[in-house]
Amino acid sequence: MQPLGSIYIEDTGNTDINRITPDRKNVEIFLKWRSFLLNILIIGNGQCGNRILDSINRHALGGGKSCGKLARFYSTQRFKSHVETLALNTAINDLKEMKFTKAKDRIHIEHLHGVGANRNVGKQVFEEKKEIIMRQIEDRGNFDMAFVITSASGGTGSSFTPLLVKEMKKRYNYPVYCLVVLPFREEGTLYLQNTAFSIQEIRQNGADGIILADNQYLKNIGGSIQEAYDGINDMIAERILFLLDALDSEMMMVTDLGDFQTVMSGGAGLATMGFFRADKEIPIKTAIQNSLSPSSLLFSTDVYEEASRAMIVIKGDRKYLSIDDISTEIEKLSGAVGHVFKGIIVRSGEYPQVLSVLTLETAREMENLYSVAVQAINQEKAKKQRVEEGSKMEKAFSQIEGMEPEY
Ligand SMILES: Nc1nc2c(ncn2[C@@H]2O[C@H](COP(=O)(O)OP(=O)(O)OP(=O)(O)O)[C@@H](O)[C@H]2O)c(=O)[nH]1
Repeated sequence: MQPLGSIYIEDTGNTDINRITPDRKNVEIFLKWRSFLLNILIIGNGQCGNRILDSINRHALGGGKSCGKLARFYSTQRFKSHVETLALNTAINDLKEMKFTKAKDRIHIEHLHGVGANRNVGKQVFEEKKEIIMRQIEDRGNFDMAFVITSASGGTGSSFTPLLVKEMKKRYNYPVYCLVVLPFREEGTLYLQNTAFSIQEIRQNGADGIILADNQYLKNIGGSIQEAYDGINDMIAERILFLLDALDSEMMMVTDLGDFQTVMSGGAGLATMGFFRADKEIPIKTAIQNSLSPSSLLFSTDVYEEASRAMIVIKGDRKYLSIDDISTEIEKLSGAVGHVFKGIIVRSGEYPQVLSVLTLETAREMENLYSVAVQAINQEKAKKQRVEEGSKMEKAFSQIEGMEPEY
């Protein structure tokens, strides 16, 4: 039960602020209730960010893959918290592609059809359109925290995100977390160099933490590239929604926004998430271990070696949640990691689900990526120099200057 003055609301896990019609009679209750809930802003930048945001909205509309395209018109979102979503893109077609995000939340920042992976152009567009963008955020009210989702490697999202973070941190005092998607390593030198610079800038510009999801690591999902993208996007959406649900739930053992902030402020400012949903009764110890295993994490890391702080949230029917077993497993993790926050949400009739949020002290895979990115930057530099010196071609062209064809 959630206290609301003298009123109590059953915490069934389906409580949905958006389903309450704030007519005159209910408006006071509505506002009071809302003041108890977290206010969360989720922004998706660029194509990758837009698609992940759309997946979050699809899940929030109750949808598996079969969730109808018209759901956004007649359904209300099942966010427990008060969540606002915002998609920003320079490419209008990417915004049109979104099926589950309302039109008012899809904002076209006009510039041709994208910035073609050029971060300098992206930064210039952001600076020119900064006030339009910030007004969109301003209009949505005040928040307890924000997530900004982007790929690290494209042009629009990777250049908008660091500047947006800087602006948000300057104007608001809530934490801003970025969820950053790393590219497939074979996507080319421009994407690699964009990744290296954008992550560095997001850190420098004051993000309160960067949650990493790595396409390269997750590509084993298989199928076509579109199926792989959809699978990765769903994995990310599932984890974000579970986290939001957990932060706004009545718990038997509590983890709250403060704990999340403490976890995210640990380590090197980088984090990742794991998730495991049991589809049958399995020991809770196994469910926790599975949430930390390579197949559940969004980024390649050995959590026992590289993690710095952790938060483990467990949800399920009381009969599956042996406190002794949970404590033994958490102690094993905290022995290696240091501090582990744990939260337990009791939901009758549900098999165990476990979310892990881990900040990283070191990240071998990021070190590897930066080495490859340095090679890519040098390769691009050498190519540019060759073109500049490549006055050979210029010389060849200049030989016919002032001449006319003779027939
Ligand atoms: N996981 C995932 N990655 C994606 C998706 N779409 C694109 N990417 C990755 O995102 C990177 C390209 O970034 P985009 O988000 O497409 O680029 P953008 O920010 O729109 O920038 P421009 O198109 O250059 O203006 C590549 O590494 C892609 O593999 C997606 O739906 N899911």
